[in-house]
Amino acid sequence: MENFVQHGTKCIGVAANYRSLLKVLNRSTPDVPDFFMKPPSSYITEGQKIIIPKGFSVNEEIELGVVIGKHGRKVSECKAMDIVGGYCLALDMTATCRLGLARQTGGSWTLGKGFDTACPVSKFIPKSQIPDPHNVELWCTVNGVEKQRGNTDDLVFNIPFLISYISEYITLEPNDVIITGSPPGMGPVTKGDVIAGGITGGESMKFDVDAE
Ligand SMILES: O=C([O-])CC(=O)C(=O)O
Ligand SMILES: [Mg+2]
Repeated sequence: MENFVQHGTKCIGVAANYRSLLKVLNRSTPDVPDFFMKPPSSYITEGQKIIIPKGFSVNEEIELGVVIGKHGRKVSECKAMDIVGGYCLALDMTATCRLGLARQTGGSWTLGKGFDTACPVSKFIPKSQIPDPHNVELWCTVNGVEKQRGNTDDLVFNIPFLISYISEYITLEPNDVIITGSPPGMGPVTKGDVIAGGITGGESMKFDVDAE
């Protein structure tokens, strides 16, 4: 799991999973979570640049990633934390131009969420460093200016629920990552920007933005 990116496994994202974000979007709380997938080819690690595809508009979203440690199929909520191997920070880079279109037409989120470099991640965070994953404060700055701050105590669907729900339908495998959703404040980034994100008092990461 320390090398989860190199293993090239799937990344499953949860859409609109912060109560504070739903409030900003003026949306009611959903009954079930909504997911999308990012391909393994979208991962980058520190030292690599986020590259905005030609003509795309892209937002940053800071999220807590859950790195799966054990095979899981139809995992109950009470056993869900047993298959968690650790955590990471992730930027769910989102091509708003494509996502807006997908929402209008009912089309797929694949390009909006899955273009190359759309999933910058931190190094692996051992499970022991986050004893309570539902009380983790996340922050994100762009060029040193704070854009996002949120706490995972604000998640609509918590980690055991997400693992149980996803694994009912999709087998979870070691090194898979579930990115748990973004707090509000995300906005467009452009070439030359520097995005930093972290956990208050813990791990942090930094990525330069470039464009095609
Ligand atoms: O980009 C979106 O619309 C949904 C999403 O990933 C999030 O809320 O984290
Ligand atoms: Mg997201």
